[in-house]
Amino acid sequence: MSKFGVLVMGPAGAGKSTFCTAMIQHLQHSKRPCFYVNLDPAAEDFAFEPDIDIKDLISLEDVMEEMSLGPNGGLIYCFEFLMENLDFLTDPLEEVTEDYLIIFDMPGQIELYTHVPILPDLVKHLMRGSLNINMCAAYLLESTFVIDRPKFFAGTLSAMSAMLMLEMPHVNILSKMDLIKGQVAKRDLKRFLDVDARLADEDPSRPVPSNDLDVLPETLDNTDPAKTENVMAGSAFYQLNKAVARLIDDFSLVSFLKLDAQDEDSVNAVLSYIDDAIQFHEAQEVKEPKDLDMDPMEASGMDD
Ligand SMILES: Nc1nc2c(ncn2[C@@H]2O[C@H](COP(=O)(O)OP(=O)(O)OP(=O)(O)O)[C@@H](O)[C@H]2O)c(=O)[nH]1
Ligand SMILES: [Mg+2]
Repeated sequence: MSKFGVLVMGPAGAGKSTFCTAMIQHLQHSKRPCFYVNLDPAAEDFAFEPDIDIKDLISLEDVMEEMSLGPNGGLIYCFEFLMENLDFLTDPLEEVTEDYLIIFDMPGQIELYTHVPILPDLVKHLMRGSLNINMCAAYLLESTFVIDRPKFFAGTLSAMSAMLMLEMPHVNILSKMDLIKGQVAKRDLKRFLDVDARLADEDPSRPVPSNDLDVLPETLDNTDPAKTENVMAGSAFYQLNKAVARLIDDFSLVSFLKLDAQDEDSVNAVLSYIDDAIQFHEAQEVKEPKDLDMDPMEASGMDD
């Protein structure tokens, strides 16, 4: 028997938990069961009570206090502890049947998705171990990033890094679309959804610097806001963004879906992509006639 799940990831405040809540609401309206797993050891308020909450195993607050760690080091410690106590996840998930969508709500610390190998190990355990969950990653990036193109390309690079690291079906999502409504022309938005590297050359908010040598790296002085700002507008920064955009273009891997979590149609559209990526409906269709113990002609309504 297969199980089905989605790992909701992305930077801090990208709208992950809001998207999880919107998905749960939509699944309930569609009479589909779901199983909500909170893996953020710092999360406090939930619109829906999680079926599994990592805080019942370990809380970030306790770790920070007892181990004298900061929030990022504390989070890594919590995940290492989870990896040593995987039964905490495995035992309840064993009971989940294939008609459920298992929703994993992840924390926003970006290091978890880039260079620490914990998440690939966790994903392997969920997908390839006895649980055998068909999983898809949903990586959220806030849509307001499209207003600031270097920020957009940096965010896209982080999504790509997660895609390459996790080696699982992946859906990238521009969240909070309501916030940029009317601010970006439809034609321009299309070029962000199917990432077009030429956007880095045509940034209206940052004119192309005339002198290639106008800002050298040694001028970077984090203590002086004026100088930092200068670097962010200079030719070195421009060239860096172009190189990042080219890298993203070369991979031809990254495209985004639009999401407005307040709009159920939008949530439904994103969920359809997730269902396709994990082949959820195929498994349900195969199951139905057998499980209903019905004559196939009767089940298809062709017996009269
Ligand atoms: N306007 C708008 N605001 C949103 C949307 N989704 C989330 N937000 C807001 O963005 C903020 C962060 O949302 P969360 O869902 O907590 O984000 P998160 O990614 O889970 O945050 P962390 O778990 O702290 O990393 C909250 O104030 C939400 O109300 C959206 O679609 N539109
Ligand atoms: Mg959250």
